[in-house]
Amino acid sequence: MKSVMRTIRTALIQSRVGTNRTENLENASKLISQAKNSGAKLISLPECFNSPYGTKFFNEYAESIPNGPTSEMLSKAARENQVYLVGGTFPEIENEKFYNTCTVWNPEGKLVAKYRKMHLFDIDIPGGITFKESDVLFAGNELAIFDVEGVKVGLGICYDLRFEELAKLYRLKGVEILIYPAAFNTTTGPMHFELLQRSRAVDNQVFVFAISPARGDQGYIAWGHSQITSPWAKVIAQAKEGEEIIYGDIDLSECDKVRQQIPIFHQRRNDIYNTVEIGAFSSK
Ligand SMILES: NC(=O)CCC(=O)C(=O)O
Repeated sequence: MKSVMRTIRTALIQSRVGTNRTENLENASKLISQAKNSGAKLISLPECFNSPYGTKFFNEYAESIPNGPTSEMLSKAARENQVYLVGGTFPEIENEKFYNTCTVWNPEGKLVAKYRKMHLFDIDIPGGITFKESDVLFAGNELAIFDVEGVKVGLGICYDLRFEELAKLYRLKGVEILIYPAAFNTTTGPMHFELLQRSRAVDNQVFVFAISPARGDQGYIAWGHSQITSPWAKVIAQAKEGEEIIYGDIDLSECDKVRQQIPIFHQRRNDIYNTVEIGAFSSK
């Protein structure tokens, strides 16, 4: 079967994040326009792009969605630049509960998807990093998929990258791009960040984008290294540590090709190891 070329120019914005919310929003807004002026149609921001990342900050920076300064900036930026905008994440408050939430805005500025981090980042590595999101946050329970010109895009957030089952559920629902706003750290990042993205890409034959904040020098130190990975697990673009925008011209026909050439989704022995209840989902 001949596959038809389907391309999207994407930009991942590895923005610098400080303690001043207004400055964080203005900086993100400026970088979104810059990415649009370079031709990007699908633009993504990092995890916790409006505040420093840390349990002590979630309460102070939390906003309700869509009525808050961060949602308003994202909606306006998507509309004025005529782009699909994955608004990184920011702390959300609803009914006195906090979530780490990703919002997506279409070129009319409408909210088209909302995803709450499903696997909270609770780890303890002596001499490395200890973090417990569940001290403050509640976990989300729902997948979120949106459409960019006929292409299905699924959302996860950072620690969610470690959970193959979530990515597989998205693939079984027809997703071709997985986007993870993600603030990995300097203990796990060097060994795991690229590896996990390439793993999710090759396991599920999808593009994977992961978007980190730029590395700061105080509090939680983000690893940086935002990345675009192809369904062949090829690293198409990778940032360094500082503020940077990376671009990729994504050809979705690569998903078609690899799925035809290596048809693992038809060869899986679900009679022996059905790790995901596929009967409930339609497979592409
Ligand atoms: N923000 C996060 O969820 C960090 C995840 C992380 O660093 C990891 O090692 O996993």
